[in-house]
Amino acid sequence: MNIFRPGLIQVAGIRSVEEGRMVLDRGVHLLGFPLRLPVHAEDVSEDRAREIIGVLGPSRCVVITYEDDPRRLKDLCRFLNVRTAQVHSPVSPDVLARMKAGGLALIKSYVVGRDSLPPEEFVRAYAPFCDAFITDTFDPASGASGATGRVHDWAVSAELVRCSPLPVLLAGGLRPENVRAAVAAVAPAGVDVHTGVEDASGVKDSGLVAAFVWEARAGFAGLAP
Ligand SMILES: O=C(O)c1ccccc1N[C@@H]1O[C@H](COP(=O)(O)O)[C@@H](O)[C@H]1O
Repeated sequence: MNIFRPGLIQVAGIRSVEEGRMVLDRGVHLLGFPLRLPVHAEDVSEDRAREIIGVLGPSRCVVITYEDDPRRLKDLCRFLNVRTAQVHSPVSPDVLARMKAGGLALIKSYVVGRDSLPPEEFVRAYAPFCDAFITDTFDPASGASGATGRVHDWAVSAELVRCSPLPVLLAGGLRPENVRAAVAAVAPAGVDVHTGVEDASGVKDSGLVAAFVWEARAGFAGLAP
């Protein structure tokens, strides 16, 4: 099954089985589990993530990580029983190739404001060694390149979409209020959100998730076939 289907919606930062079920029931396709993060505290431990994934089923779960060692990434995915990893670290194409050789499906991030290669060169260098790209936002104040709650210049993401032979997901500061416009501006294959569907205590809000899915779908429906 190709999990990178057009109109893909991913929600990151799942903290419990109940939260994961609620998010899937609202029409989300993939659940992201951010682990091994130098900047953020993790939402759950690796043991807890493994338990949640074990109940929800690994086929809809993605590990999101700054892990930059191919062997350790493979071991982490084996421990969690997932086969898709979102690689958020600024690894070289050679390292990504070694990660890919481990048999994983890989989503490589292009972090606007952090990654210095222009989109076209980035795509040329990395596309042979991954299955999809995701664009996200760098926050220079915290050093975070994910879960920042901040948008970036969507023109950069749109450029990456134009030159990529692979599906591109858009992330960074998406919310129910802006995801339709973001999809129209960038024409990505999918969208990904973390903080934009949470309440003030960091728990996923079912109303916000439902509104996000509704608005994202409206955005995808408006794209040219
Ligand atoms: O989700 C995280 O915690 C995370 C941590 C470190 C790197 C990437 C991470 N996830 C990605 O960040 C986006 C966007 O977050 P937000 O919507 O701006 O809050 C999220 O969807 C993940 O793909």
